[in-house]
Amino acid sequence: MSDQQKRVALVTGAGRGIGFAIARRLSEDGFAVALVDIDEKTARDASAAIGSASIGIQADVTKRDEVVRAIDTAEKEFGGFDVIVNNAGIAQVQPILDITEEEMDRVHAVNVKGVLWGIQAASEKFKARGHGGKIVSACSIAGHEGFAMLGAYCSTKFAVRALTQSAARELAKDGITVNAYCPGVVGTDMWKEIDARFAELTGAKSGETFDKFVDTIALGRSQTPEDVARLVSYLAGPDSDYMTGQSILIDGGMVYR
Ligand SMILES: NC(=O)C1=CN([C@@H]2O[C@H](COP(=O)(O)OP(=O)(O)OC[C@H]3O[C@@H](n4cnc5c(N)ncnc54)[C@H](O)[C@@H]3O)[C@@H](O)[C@H]2O)C=CC1
Ligand SMILES: CC(=O)C(C)=O
Repeated sequence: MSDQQKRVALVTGAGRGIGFAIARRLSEDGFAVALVDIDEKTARDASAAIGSASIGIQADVTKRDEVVRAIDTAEKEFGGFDVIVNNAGIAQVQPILDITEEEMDRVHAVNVKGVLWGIQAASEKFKARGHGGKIVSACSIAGHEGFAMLGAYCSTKFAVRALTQSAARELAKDGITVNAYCPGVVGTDMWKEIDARFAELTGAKSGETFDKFVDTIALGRSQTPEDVARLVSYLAGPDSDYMTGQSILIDGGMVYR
């Protein structure tokens, strides 16, 4: 199949961690993949690691026009646009009484507005192309349960569930499905940052907070980015065609809803 005939997926925050694993898995599934990251070199290096039928694009998901530009670039490069994965996100660890307006705005700008701009820009493109499409966004266990010290972050992930449900209801008539994946404890750079911040705030030893969270997982191990990518492969592919508005927990048995 030539690059022009492949289905096209765009993944945000794809320079590393879960986003990179998703981009690699979608490439293995036969998609041409656009890897978007705020850091240009990271995006380009990640694309080079995937190889042919991929492109690295610098864009900041907090800026609607940059998300639109990234989608336009992917469509121009590959001649189509079928799936967006709104994966980019940042963590925020702070006691609830100490969260500042600036910190609240920063984490909501990436984790909530970034998802909203992705939903809007992708839907406009799907409608203009006259076919449906799939929108898949990063939620979390933190979108199903409020964790201590993670109040601002959890509020963003609850918001992603709300956006997913509302968008699913509004966009179904256009053949667009909207779902989200909710990982548990994935050993990425994000968790290194969370663990270090807990250590700073509580005096916990390095690795202690991560281990405490992992101790509550029924399957007894932390998650790999590839564990998450397998679910996203399903949500981005035809087997999930009759599913919309769902935020699916994939956490090894940690949070039960
Ligand atoms: N690591 C974990 O245990 C969990 C992660 N998640 C969610 O999964 C998603 C990915 O997480 P990780 O891979 O662990 O994070 P990570 O921090 O390892 O990677 C995030 C990537 O997003 C990029 N990024 C950050 N801000 C951006 C922006 N404004 N525009 C474009 N790109 C931006 C970063 O440069 C980085 O490459 C996030 O939405 C996170 O909230 C959800 C549950 C658990
Ligand atoms: C990173 C994350 O989503 C947590 C701690 O639930």
